[in-house]
Amino acid sequence: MARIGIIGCEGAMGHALAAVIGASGHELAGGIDKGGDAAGLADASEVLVDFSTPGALCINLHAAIGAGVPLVIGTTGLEERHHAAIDDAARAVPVLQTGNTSLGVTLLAHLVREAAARLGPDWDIEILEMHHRRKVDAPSGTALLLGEAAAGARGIDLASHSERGRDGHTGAREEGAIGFASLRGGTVAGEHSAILAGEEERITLSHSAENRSIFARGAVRAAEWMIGRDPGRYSMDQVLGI
Ligand SMILES: NC(=O)C1=CN([C@@H]2O[C@H](COP(=O)(O)OP(=O)(O)OC[C@H]3O[C@@H](n4cnc5c(N)ncnc54)[C@H](OP(=O)(O)O)[C@@H]3O)[C@@H](O)[C@H]2O)C=CC1
Ligand SMILES: O=C(O)C1=N[C@H](C(=O)O)C[C@H](O)C1
Repeated sequence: MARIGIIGCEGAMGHALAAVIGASGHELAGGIDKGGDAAGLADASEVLVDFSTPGALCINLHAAIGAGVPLVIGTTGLEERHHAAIDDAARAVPVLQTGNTSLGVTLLAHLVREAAARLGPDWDIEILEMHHRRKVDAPSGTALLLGEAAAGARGIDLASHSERGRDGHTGAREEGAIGFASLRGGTVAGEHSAILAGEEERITLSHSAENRSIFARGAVRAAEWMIGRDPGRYSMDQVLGI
């Protein structure tokens, strides 16, 4: 049984997480939202899980380090500076950051990597995502995770090969680019497709989240797995053993 603290506890993911913690026999150590005492929550927890906002990241990392507890970060919309802060913190405590905690997307990233590696750069890669109307970041963390998988397989840097937010007279597509498109509306929990488009044929690798419990279950699995680990930066691949 793990004592799990939730950062972003009154949010959609916070509620989904609390339900899974309750159903899985773990203990809810407590939860905070904006203005909450992250250090106090960390002291009361064996592991912290963060589904909140990028602006809270540094406080959360400090709290985890202060209490010497692992931190699972599901928050998306992170920038380079956030990743640098995570790398620093991972020297002191175990940290896992992922744009998607589900088993399905973790496996999908492997399939995208495999397809991108086997098909040459004349196969264009586009990543399409759709989420609920409340989502504030784009492209989604998952879309970026899939983009990183494709870029890694092709030995290219994602940031300098991304085509995002096309509008107007964009010119033709750059060879080797990875394109992103984001749709927002309704209550969609998460739809992602990686489309590999070649000459007269096309492969689409897709994942559909039917509800948030898949993310919550993955996050709880990660939280359990992180307790007792050495400091370092960990991935969902390691948690799930895939
Ligand atoms: N990695 C994954 O698998 C998944 C990641 N996500 C990501 O998780 C994040 C949260 O998503 P969701 O639950 O839908 O969003 P919500 O907006 O529903 O919830 C966010 C919560 O975070 C709280 N919050 C805001 N600022 C702070 C702060 N400074 N410190 C602590 N808590 C704070 C909010 O509280 P208040 O209302 O008081 O501001 C709110 O309760 C997003 O980045 C989303 O993309 C979502 C699903 C899966
Ligand atoms: O905000 C969400 O809801 C989700 N966010 C994550 C993302 O940005 O990819 C994961 C999931 O798709 C739901």
